[in-house]
Amino acid sequence: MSEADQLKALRVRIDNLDERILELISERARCAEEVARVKMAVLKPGETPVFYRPEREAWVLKHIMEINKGPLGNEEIARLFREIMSSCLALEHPLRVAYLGPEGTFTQAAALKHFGQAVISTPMAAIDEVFREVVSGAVNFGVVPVENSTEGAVNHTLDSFLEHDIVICGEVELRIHQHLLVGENTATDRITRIYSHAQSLAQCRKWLDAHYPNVERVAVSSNADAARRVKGEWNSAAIAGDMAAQLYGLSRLFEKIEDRPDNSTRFLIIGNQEVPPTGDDKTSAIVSMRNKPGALHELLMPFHENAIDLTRIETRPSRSGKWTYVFFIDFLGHHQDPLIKDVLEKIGQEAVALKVLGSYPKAVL
Ligand SMILES: C=C(O[C@@H]1C=C(C(=O)O)C=C[C@H]1O)C(=O)O
Repeated sequence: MSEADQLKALRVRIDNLDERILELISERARCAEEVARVKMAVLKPGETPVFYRPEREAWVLKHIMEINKGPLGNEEIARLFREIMSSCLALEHPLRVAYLGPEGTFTQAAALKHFGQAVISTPMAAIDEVFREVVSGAVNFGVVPVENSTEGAVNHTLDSFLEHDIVICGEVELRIHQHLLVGENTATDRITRIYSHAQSLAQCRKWLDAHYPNVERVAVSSNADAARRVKGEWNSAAIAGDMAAQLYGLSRLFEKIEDRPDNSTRFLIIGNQEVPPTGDDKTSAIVSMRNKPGALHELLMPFHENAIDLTRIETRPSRSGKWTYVFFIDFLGHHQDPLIKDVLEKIGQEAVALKVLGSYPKAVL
């Protein structure tokens, strides 16, 4: 068979497969509509339906990854299913999600990675505003950064948990690639100023010291804001990610300039809805201990004794007394698991205050 005939035959096969895929996706979407009807039918007066089920979505993605035989990799296949679910959920009820904006930030990328493209996403100017939108019920969920593997905690986010009553419903991790971006009119050999968010400047500190030691580094409110500024200036560049580059039509003068190749940021999904256990969960809590010797030891012991994996501990000023602190802790398990319940009870006896911020499925993607 000639090359042309082979390609023709293969394309006919692909067309047939696409038609079958379309049929199956449509059938799946009709099932999701049916699920919505069932959820509505069992509502008692005054109850609001829960359309979005993160624990179920986590299971679907994990299951697909477990049975995937290739040739597409697990991440690739999960991304496709992520989008199918996102569209199915939007048929039931479109989700409204607020994120730390403006458009083009890594937080927006994290929101889309977690919820898929079919959500209605709204940028907010500050982390605190994301919290307030969720508390007021103006949106279903919020997405905020909480820690970066190079630069550590995002303190604004931790402090916001002290001020708002909110539930953590999920987490999402994003590999952060920073690029040096320039516009069409940038004189690339005469750059005198580089804009970026302080976190991003810090993530590229060594690279900047080596390549642009004498150039002014200007910290602005977001990477997207940095990219926007470069549009109007011939002598400046921005450090930002792909989304900001696309949004403002900038090109990459240098790619992946972050100092650490594994540079990642973890984001939290905040909402008003408790998430049931999946068997592979994480819990976040705030604990404030008495100001006495051995207080931290008392907090850590129950985890050690029960072999519970404490994945993170962060200290912040308590804001209710000088030199008093609260601990933000993350650990594996769900607060409804009997073992975790016991541990929390033990800690509660020693602590001045203990608040579980939420238990949620470990990031799948
Ligand atoms: C279909 C459901 O509703 C939503 C859509 C899902 C899907 O498309 O698979 C999964 C969970 C929910 O977020 C459900 O609850 O099963």
